[in-house]
Amino acid sequence: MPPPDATPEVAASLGSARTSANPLLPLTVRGVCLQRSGRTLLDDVNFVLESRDIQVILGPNGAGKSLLLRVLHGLITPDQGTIDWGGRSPQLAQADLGMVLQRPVMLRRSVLANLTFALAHSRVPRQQRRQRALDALQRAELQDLAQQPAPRLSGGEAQRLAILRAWVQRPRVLFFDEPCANLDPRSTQKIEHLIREVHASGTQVILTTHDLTQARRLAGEVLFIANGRIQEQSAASTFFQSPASPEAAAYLEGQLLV
Ligand SMILES: Nc1ncnc2c1ncn2[C@@H]1O[C@H](COP(=O)(O)OP(=O)(O)OP(=O)(O)O)[C@@H](O)[C@H]1O
Repeated sequence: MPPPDATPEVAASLGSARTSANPLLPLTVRGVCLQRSGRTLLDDVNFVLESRDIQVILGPNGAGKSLLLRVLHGLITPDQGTIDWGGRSPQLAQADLGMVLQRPVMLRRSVLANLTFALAHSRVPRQQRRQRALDALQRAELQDLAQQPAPRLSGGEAQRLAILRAWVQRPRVLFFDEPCANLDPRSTQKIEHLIREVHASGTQVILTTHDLTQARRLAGEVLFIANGRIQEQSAASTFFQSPASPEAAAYLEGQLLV
């Protein structure tokens, strides 16, 4: 069974455990367009995120979910439009933004050293790093693998370590790009549990998925994207009961979107 939710003290040693308002919210996206090789990949994207709920960007393969995350993070500059994180550009917000990729890249060091390296990067004093890393590993049930080389971890274990590595740096916002792609149900359950803990610690979670069942389990709010356009933004309960856009209705019925 997954461990119980983090106490505030444990969450504080792992992540942000913030109760104050998130200074990066609202996130305001206006008129974002991205073209590559003559194709429009993001097409006049407009939305405002202000809810502290878990935000899920849902849509079919190739809809533009990963590109949108990269634009929000400031890794890609759009051809048109603006992104405003509570008054800051993505570049100015970047130190408070984290990203967990679909296929994490592990440092060729031990599991523990992957975390202490991340803590050093966040300027955590040397004498605190080992204990904070061990606490984090315990939360993700990875403590028995602390001395193992990280590149030897299974896909699910590596993804849990990647989440810890991002979380210990205390981002205000953590993006998850299809974090459970190609993982089995048990690994998915453990990762979703960690994602809920990240969220409970006060870090804003913005996650992409094409998996309706995962969106139903995690989402507080849904942004539905197809063909590079946000078709709909709704509270999850509204979205799954009565989607407003024909594209979302078709997707929920299992129809292929082209
Ligand atoms: N650098 C690029 N140049 C040209 N096309 C690109 C580039 N990067 C992505 N694309 C295309 O943009 C579209 C959207 O890609 P993106 O990776 O954002 O989709 P996605 O919704 O995340 O899909 P998936 O669920 O499969 O990960 C795809 O058709 C992809 O081939």
